[in-house]
Amino acid sequence: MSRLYDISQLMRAGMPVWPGDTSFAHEPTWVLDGQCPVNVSRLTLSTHTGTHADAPSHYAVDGQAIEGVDLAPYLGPCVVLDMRHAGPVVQPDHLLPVLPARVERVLLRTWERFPQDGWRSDFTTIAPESIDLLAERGARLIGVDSPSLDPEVDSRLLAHWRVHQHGMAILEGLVLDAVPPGHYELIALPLKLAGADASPVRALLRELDG
Ligand SMILES: Nc1ccccc1C(=O)C[C@H](N)C(=O)O
Ligand SMILES: [Zn+2]
Ligand SMILES: [Zn+2]
Repeated sequence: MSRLYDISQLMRAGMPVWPGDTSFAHEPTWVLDGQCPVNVSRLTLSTHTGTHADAPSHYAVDGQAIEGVDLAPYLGPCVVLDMRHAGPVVQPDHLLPVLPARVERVLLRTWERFPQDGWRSDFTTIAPESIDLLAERGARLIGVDSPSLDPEVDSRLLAHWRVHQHGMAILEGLVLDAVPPGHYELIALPLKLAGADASPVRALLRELDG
């Protein structure tokens, strides 16, 4: 059987979230004991918790919510590229030497080590021109190991809008530390949440045969 890489964050109390956004909580509602036959619990979380897919409605007033997005981009052939040398912004010049002529899905690794223990504002972002380049090569999805394509302090969301223009999908907060650059099958479906602007995903990469 081909190897599976789990590229999802562990969802747990205290996990890093966007500054000001809802902290993750998981509390018991019923506890299995002599009186009660089951454990049941309640989740409190932001739609952008951990490894997640953005819906267009996250940033576009008339954008589609997550339950309506095409699922095809979240499943299928994918290339993982090492962008650890890119500095603050991934520019086309960083991609050109390693980007295949045709791609369907592109995941970019930027962290040396994914920051599990706390929020980092100094994450690497993606230039809108880099989104154009990926779209020209055929990409239907871009995935990053940072919490956003755009800088934390920039409200223009230029890279998000460029993705939207090209009809691409977005994954954020991937954990790519253990994944060698190369070709894989991506599996990372959003939940069917009515009206939601994003959804957590369980993101996997499957090694290709041969
Ligand atoms: N959770 C948030 C709370 C407030 C403001 C932004 C966010 C984001 O997550 C934005 C980010 N642009 C994201 O790419 O999805
Ligand atoms: Zn998001
Ligand atoms: Zn986003």
